[in-house]
Amino acid sequence: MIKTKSSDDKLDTLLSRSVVPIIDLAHCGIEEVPVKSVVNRVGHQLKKALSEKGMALLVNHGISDEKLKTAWDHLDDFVDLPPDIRQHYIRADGDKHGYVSRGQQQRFDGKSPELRHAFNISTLNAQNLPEEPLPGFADHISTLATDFKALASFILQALAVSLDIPHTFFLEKHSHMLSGDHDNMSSLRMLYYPPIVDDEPGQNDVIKGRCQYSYQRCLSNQPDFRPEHNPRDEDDLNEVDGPNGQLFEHKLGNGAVIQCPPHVDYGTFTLLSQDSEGGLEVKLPGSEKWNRVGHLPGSILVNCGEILNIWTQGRYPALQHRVIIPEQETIRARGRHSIAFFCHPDNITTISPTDLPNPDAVQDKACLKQRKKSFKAVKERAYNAYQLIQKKFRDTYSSNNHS
Ligand SMILES: O=C(O)CCC(=O)C(=O)O
Ligand SMILES: [Fe+2]
Repeated sequence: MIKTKSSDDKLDTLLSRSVVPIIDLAHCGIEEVPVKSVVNRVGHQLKKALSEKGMALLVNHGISDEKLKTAWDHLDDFVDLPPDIRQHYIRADGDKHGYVSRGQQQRFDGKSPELRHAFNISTLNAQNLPEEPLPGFADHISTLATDFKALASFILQALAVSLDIPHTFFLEKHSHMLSGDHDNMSSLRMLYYPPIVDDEPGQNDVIKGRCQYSYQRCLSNQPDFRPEHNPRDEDDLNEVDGPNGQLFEHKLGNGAVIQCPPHVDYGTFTLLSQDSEGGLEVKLPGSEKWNRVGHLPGSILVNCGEILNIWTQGRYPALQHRVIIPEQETIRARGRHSIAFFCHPDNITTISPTDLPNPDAVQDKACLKQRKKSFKAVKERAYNAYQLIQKKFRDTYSSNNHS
């Protein structure tokens, strides 16, 4: 695991290039009772990071890099199973738990099919995990989900510190994480984005139904905070029809492909680990420019979701993000892996911007006016967490708007 207080100048220079603030959890992120002084320190660091950038990179969080990579190996093995076996684990309609195959559902733009494979865990008591064809899968993924739940609990406590409210405020509102979608919509999602290969110039198909990528995965252990290679002009964005008009991608003028369209996450926050391919890009609050997050081996990104944005009346803005597959063929020919833990409040929790004291707004009248306006809709009708996410799905998938 990487040390942030390194005397290594080269490493320090690399880390200083990160657009994302880096926060050291001192190895107690998944402890049942984390050291209070660490929670307090992280809370204060989160306050600055989340209010200014909407995100932070967590290091020394307690989930080993090896554990994350092993989960990706399991996912590789799963996607490599014959389709008729994978079929047994497909997510049921109206359920969050289970496998979502490529093309099975719509992307966040509400009009194009998913290009990635996803395996969602929304309960720690899952019966339907592919243990039989893949011994070790269920055990590993359940342990990993438990770790992510513990890390989310740590962040929930630090968040309370950051907002100067009782430590248990958020914990109590998230007490059913991973007990199943009927109680809480939190989930661990393992993601695999298959390689993209241009068969013929001009033709931009997504191919490779089979996975032949495990050994092609880039396993670089070097931090990588290169700025993006080419300025990406959004005017160049166009849509390209795939074979039979079925799959299509969004392609940028420079040849890079948008694998996961721009969106904000719906919940309280998301914990995200991506492999060394990078690919994640974010818009910092108040900016229209896409920034490459880059890669810090072993780190986990925390980014604010819509519910935290509502709760904090915009003090912790939900982060706009997307996934880009770069134009370089050598990178595009490899698959990309990520793991996201979506932290949601319990379904019956009413989400109201008036739940939290908002000292800044009281002092700043202009700001208060603006916030009142933007949160008027939510105030007029207090939704619970379940209703909010359903409303979000409806808005996204009926109007074809990006979230
Ligand atoms: O794969 C990633 O890195 C990000 C995925 C994501 O943003 C999402 O599924 O909401
Ligand atoms: Fe996301």
